[in-house]
Amino acid sequence: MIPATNQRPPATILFIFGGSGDLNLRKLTPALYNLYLDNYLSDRFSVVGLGRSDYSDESFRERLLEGVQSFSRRKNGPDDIWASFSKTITYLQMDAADDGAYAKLSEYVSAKEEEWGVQANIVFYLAVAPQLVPGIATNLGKLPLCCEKSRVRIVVEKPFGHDLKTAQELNNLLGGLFAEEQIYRIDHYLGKETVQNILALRFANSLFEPIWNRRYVAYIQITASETVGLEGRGGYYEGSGALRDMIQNHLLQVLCMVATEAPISFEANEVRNKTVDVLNAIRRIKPEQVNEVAVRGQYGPGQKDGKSTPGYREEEGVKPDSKTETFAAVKLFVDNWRWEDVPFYLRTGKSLPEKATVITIQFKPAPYYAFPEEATNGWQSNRLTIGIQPGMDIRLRFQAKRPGQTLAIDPVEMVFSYKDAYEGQEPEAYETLLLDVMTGDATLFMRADQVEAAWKVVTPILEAWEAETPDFPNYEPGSWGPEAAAQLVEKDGFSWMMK
Ligand SMILES: NC(=O)C1=CN([C@@H]2O[C@H](COP(=O)(O)OP(=O)(O)OC[C@H]3O[C@@H](n4cnc5c(N)ncnc54)[C@H](OP(=O)(O)O)[C@@H]3O)[C@@H](O)[C@H]2O)C=CC1
Ligand SMILES: O=C1O[C@H](COP(=O)(O)O)[C@@H](O)[C@H](O)[C@H]1O
Repeated sequence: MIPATNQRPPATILFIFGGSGDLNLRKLTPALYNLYLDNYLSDRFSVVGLGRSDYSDESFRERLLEGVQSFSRRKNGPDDIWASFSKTITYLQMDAADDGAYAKLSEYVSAKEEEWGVQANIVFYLAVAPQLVPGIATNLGKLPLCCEKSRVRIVVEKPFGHDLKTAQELNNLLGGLFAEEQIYRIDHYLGKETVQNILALRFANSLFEPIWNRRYVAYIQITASETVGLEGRGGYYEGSGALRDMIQNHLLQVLCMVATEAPISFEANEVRNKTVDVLNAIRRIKPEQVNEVAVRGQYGPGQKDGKSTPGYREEEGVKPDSKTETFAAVKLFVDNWRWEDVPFYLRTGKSLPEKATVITIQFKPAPYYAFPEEATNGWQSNRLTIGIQPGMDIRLRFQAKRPGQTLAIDPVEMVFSYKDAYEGQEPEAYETLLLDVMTGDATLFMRADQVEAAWKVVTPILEAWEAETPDFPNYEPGSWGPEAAAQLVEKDGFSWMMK
């Protein structure tokens, strides 16, 4: 988390494997640039992008400047700021499969430390496809400097493994090479301001917690919908799908924030202990229940914004008979005293009508209603909606009497909007998380057991889906997914909520 005071990290060398890739272009360099603008980086900071592509330092910086101009929340900082920031960036051409090349990293560290006259913290950021992670980690683990636990960290991007087995194997491998406190398993949803604010809303107020349980809550929904299709990421997504790409990590972590018991401190392991308890309490889905509680979909060809748009199977890097789901919805229960029998509905998908991530906490109806039935607008009146993005807000919906001589009761809303309440822009998730890595705060990162517990939740669904051939494609681009997704909540008497 961003420190309360402008506490800057010590001298740092950040190596980004996948420096020439999309994540660095869109997210990592823009985040570092914003940290630099806000004076959060050390005066002794150096970032080294690695990849097989052929760049000079200069051409690499030019490419990253394009990324900043397209994707940074602040695109137009003064030119001299970019000029001074970009001096921290270098490029090292290297094939990660070349075991002999890793000595160059130690040489770079020694040279920098000599130039600076101080010892630096070293961060290895693995922004590469999951299959490259074991090889890179093994080679890094052999570098003598990686034994220096207090100053060397490794960041591993999601998805962490492909399933429970490969995640366990990766955890074992990393555990043999690094101490747990050196390993940062990143899930960028935990770096989002609005996700972090769930803990503040719940545990810095006395107002909500007394009603945040099965006695008052009817159901909880978490939707992360995207309008985009694949955007050239077919090679990665085809081997992943919506359940692995979004639900196993981002949405389950959001669920943990909503459902967790109060931590007694914000020390990293205390928060992680509490959230892993939630994952472990999620009711195991039996194979024969999968079709009742999980829905998958894949968009076909169609019209979006008045234009023809290809179906998933026509996208680059996708098999013509692909079984990969681009939409997933699940119904889960958290078996504990607080949440027994409260359904948690999670859904996510590509090519949906809106880009939005929203949490809905629907409260039960008032126990007795003295008002005439015709005076009111239904029972779903008390609802708390937490807008994660793009609308960053919290909406409390309650019943009010409409002014006038007839008795009419309608739902109204009290709205807290970040935009109205705070001046300036909020930091992007990767700004927060990169700063946390540099300052050594692992609170917002996954521990080995959390990742494995999250895989256990989705494993029965993955296995059942693997064993069956779905009837794909089954939803129109620009729609809210397959019909079965609506039925998942409607059969319980509810409907999907976005506001
Ligand atoms: N893109 C995004 O918005 C997000 C991505 N992520 C995660 O980040 C990771 C990277 O994704 P993304 O950046 O999109 O992928 P890209 O395909 O754009 O980038 C892959 C990178 O890996 C490098 N690479 C591949 N093979 C080698 C090799 N043998 N040696 C050295 N470098 C190699 C490529 O460099 P080169 O070709 O030059 O060798 C390239 O820089 C994935 O795990 C993804 O899930 C997570 C959240 C969002
Ligand atoms: O990790 C991922 O997240 C993005 C969505 O992130 P958001 O911050 O824009 O909500 C998703 O598009 C991508 O498929 C997935 O890999």
